[in-house]
Amino acid sequence: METALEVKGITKRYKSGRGVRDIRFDIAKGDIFGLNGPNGAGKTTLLKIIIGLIRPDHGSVTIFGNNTTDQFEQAMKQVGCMIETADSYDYLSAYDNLKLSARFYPELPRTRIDEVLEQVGLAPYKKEKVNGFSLGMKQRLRLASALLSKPKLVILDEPTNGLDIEGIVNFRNTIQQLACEHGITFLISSHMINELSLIAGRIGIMQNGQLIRVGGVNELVKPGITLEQYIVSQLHTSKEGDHDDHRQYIK
Ligand SMILES: Nc1ncnc2c1ncn2[C@@H]1O[C@H](COP(=O)(O)OP(=O)(O)OP(=O)(O)O)[C@@H](O)[C@H]1O
Repeated sequence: METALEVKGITKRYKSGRGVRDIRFDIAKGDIFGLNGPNGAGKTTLLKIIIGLIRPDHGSVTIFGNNTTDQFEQAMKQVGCMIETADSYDYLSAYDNLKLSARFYPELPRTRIDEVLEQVGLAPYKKEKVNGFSLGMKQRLRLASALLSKPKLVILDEPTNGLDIEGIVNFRNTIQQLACEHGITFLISSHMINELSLIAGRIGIMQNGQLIRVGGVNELVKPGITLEQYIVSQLHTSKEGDHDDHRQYIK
């Protein structure tokens, strides 16, 4: 099975002493990988390192065989991302917002904008101004923008934050469809573990800058306890001693 993303020994220490430490995991092509952990665990830092917004102190990131240190452009050609709220232009239509994003990819055919609008379910609203959009629709528009360049790996940071139930379900269905029908690999960070477990094949749990568990959803959930209960118990176990001693990787 082809590897979409390989993260090896990534460490980044901010001046505050916080950051991430010795993170390693990989994602197979076509998988949906969920990254979970409490506030401040280091999820956003890790995602920013993967897409080259933050330079790590140590370690390497390889995307479809391209190392982001030596082959940054090649690696990034495969990636689409939604990290931090990049606001859309409210007074423009969904279509015109995407036309602006498409300027970064001069080789894309014009038809690509309609394709991504279709993929995220915004085609019927393409001429409507974004200021009338719900938060869920704005998130879909951001996803459409991330999909423009036909990425093979899509990285989403807290994509369902602030969405209502319907927005969450719609967003989840869209991701699943994109993974199934287009073979897109996803790395999704979210606080909402139950939400992640419905969509992800594998999950990584971060705490205090470390990846304390990685495993398939079915491996992590034990009989009689929910994934939520399992994670809370792991966070407690991991807090009790030196994280290096307690870290386990479930293959
Ligand atoms: N630029 C920075 N300088 C110093 N410390 C930082 C910086 N960015 C993040 N941190 C700290 O690093 C730690 C990890 O932050 P990060 O934003 O990666 O966590 P997170 O898991 O994404 O949290 P959240 O779920 O709240 O978004 C936190 O303690 C945070 O305060």
